[in-house]
Amino acid sequence: MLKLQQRVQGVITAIDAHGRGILPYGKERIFVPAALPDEQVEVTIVKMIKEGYIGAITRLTHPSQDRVEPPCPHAHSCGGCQLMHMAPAAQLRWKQQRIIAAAKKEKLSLRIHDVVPSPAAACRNKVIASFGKDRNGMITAGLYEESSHRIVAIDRCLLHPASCDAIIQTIRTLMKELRIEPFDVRKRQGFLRHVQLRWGVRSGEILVTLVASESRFPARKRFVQALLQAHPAIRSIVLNVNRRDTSIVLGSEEHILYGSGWICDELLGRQFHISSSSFYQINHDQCERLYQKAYDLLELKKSDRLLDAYCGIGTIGLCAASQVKEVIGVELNAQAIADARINAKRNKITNARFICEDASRFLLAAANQHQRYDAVLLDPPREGSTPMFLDACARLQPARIAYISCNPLTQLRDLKILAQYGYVCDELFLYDMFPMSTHTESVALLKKGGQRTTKVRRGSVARTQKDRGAHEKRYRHGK
Ligand SMILES: C[S@@+](CC[C@H](N)C(=O)[O-])C[C@H]1O[C@@H](n2cnc3c(N)ncnc32)[C@H](O)[C@@H]1O
Repeated sequence: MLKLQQRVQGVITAIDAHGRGILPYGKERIFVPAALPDEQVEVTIVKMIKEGYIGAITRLTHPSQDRVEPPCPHAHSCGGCQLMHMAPAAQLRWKQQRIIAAAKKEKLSLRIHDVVPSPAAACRNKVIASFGKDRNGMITAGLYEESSHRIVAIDRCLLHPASCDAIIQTIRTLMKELRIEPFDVRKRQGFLRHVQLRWGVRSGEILVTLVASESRFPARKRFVQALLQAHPAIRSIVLNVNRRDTSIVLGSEEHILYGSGWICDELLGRQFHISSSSFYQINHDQCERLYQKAYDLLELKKSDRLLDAYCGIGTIGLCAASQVKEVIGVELNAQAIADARINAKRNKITNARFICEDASRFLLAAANQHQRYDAVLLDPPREGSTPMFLDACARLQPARIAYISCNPLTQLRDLKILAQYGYVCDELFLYDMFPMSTHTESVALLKKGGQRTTKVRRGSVARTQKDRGAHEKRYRHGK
């Protein structure tokens, strides 16, 4: 057993899912932030965790050829860019290798293509900053350190344009002038928890969402006036109230302080109306490439009825609407569905319908009613889809399914289930949507063609509400 402050030497063998180097020590494992495979290091044990230990590099005897000087001074403290010390080409190779290894583990025989690099490094169109106070009582703005409530003060983040940082710094100054207290998570006191900024890459419009612990905002008028004066590109300011004791950023109550409560942006030649709580892909230019790849794979036809499952504000379906007969979008977030309906009108698209419902329930009902879909495009959240969705999707028998994912590991799990229903997938295409982080976006095409590889009983999923809940829960926890 290792002790705190003990020094250990060795060679890093791999990188884990959080981007930390793994240093084996007997039967134990030491996780070393900012260490790369094959590097010879000396580390000091700084923390004990469930899976082993955290070690901090005290000496780097043999640096990797892939090591680079991170362009950001906060790279090792803020936790947002786990791979910034790795050369961009090596990041892409690592992402691909990780997914190849996961596919092997799932015993899936797939061609996993090289990762398509992001067109730009400063690519994010959404920023979330948190506020706190330093030891001297000065207000700080930045990101939470990984797995902690400590704020790493950041005045410039290289992942988004400098104009976003300038807005955050103005807010910090205004807080001091107008005596607006940052929210203290431990004491559960104070007003401002976070600020979310969204900017339209094509439109240049900015939406500021102030996430506060209560709706009473005495300095509101002066704050709004001063912020708008300093940053005329701000199109709207929203007050979001989050009273919960949670790490989830946004609450469900919103008040518009200025403007319309949304911004507009252009994607693949269509105009999109985006509210503060609706999902919108974070890397605009890479998103266009990803969507285009999904459409190319699906080979859409004028006679197709297309299901856009987990549709958000309708971007995927609406950009494909002119190529098909009809688009049906389904999504759980009511605000996103409201945006999707507005987006259809805004783009004069009359062959698209949007339904606010859980995608799995919607599909189960569609399968029970023997509805017809020629193509399904699903883009679920990180946890992936559900057995109920996949079972119902197979019963609907679409000729083609395109599966977009921000977590290829859960996607591979779902591809394996779909293979059991006879849906064959030969290739996985990877896109670097989040450079410098450990995350990858992917898209796969599945076609009806194979034999069912296991016996799947129709209706074996979702017998009763209770069974269904238990089944979905087990599945989500990988059991
Ligand atoms: C990765 S986003 C994709 C959104 C959209 N396809 C896009 O590209 O902008 C996943 C979406 O799934 C929605 N979602 C999460 N759980 C859901 C569920 N059970 N049923 C339907 N939609 C859900 C989220 O609100 C989010 O909009």
